[in-house]
Amino acid sequence: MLAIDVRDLRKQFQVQKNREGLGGALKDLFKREYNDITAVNDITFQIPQGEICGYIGENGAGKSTTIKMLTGILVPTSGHLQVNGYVPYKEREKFVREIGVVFGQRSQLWWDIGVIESFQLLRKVYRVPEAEFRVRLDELVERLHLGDLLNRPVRKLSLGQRMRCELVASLLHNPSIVFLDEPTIGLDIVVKTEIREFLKKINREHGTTILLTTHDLQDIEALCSRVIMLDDGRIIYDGSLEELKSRWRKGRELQFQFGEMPSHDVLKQLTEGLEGVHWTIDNELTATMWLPHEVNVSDALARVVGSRADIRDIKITETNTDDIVREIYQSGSASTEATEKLSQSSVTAEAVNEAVKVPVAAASDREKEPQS
Ligand SMILES: Nc1ncnc2c1ncn2[C@@H]1O[C@H](COP(=O)(O)OP(=O)(O)OP(=O)(O)O)[C@@H](O)[C@H]1O
Repeated sequence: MLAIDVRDLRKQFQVQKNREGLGGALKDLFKREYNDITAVNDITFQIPQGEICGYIGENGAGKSTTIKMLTGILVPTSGHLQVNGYVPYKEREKFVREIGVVFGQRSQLWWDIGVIESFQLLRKVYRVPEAEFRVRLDELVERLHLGDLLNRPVRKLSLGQRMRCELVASLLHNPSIVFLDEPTIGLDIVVKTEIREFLKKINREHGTTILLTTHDLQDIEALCSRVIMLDDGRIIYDGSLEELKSRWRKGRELQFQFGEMPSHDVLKQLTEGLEGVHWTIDNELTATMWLPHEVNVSDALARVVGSRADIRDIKITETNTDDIVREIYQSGSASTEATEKLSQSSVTAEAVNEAVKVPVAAASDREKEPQS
């Protein structure tokens, strides 16, 4: 059975138009006019059990709306949707016991009571037997180092501490699917890394399926075997991040700083036979080799290092994922190649040598099933 099965899923919102001025306001009172906004526009994707999938897109692309439909908070306008075999908005009671949700910008914990009391309340909501709850809680508390925090009220926790508690809250009932909507937003790199490692382990050990929305592409690089990219409510890419990068990047640059500069002709001779490689002289001591992706960096590098040229420093300029993704967002399509964007990473010469609660929290968003 698929963890998530989405076909031609659409969500439209009706937004009231506000006419200008007092006259407009009076007209609005008697005759309201609406605009239709298509937040999710006939998307189709399937996620098998145990996969970690990144769901990315610019602000307003439709990510949260999709997650809200997948978790049963919003009712789709049209299309087919099944999560763990359930239609989320129809079979909420049973369904929510199998999913965990973290909305990075919204808490599912009770603000004024101790963390452990929130967990106990969730245990009752999810109907987890006490003994099972204890075992699971102990494991999660140890992994996320929450021991000292359990008796503190949530409002007294830092963002990083609260986010670790949110993760525990979403996993207390051992859900088979977890939806994470920007779980690392605003966190420092230490907490981000800790959360990424934790999610990897949970996925590996329990086979938990994870759908993750984030603006931090390092979350995607660290965790996701697959990425779905959304633009204006439509899927513009569905595949691996590696494939996306290799499809969009064109080449790399190796910048050499020499103690004594070889001539342009000597440099050209060094890389003779490596197709597509060419040199530019940057200044009296620096030259840059450009090489297409088909050429192996170590082959090209070995030619120069092996020449006994007096190399003082080397910089490898790699295609940067953020640049690639930004460019795709700007063009609105992942199917055409972009102009190569590069950002620099420096390498020294030496180195070269070497929830049920969620619907409660989001009650204001929840929709009623449409009446037929
Ligand atoms: N309840 C709503 N009523 C009307 N329009 C909405 C509603 N919720 C979302 N939208 C609109 O739907 C579109 C998609 O919004 P959504 O929140 O899903 O985007 P997102 O990709 O999650 O963005 P972000 O990265 O900023 O969180 C936006 O144009 C937004 O204004």
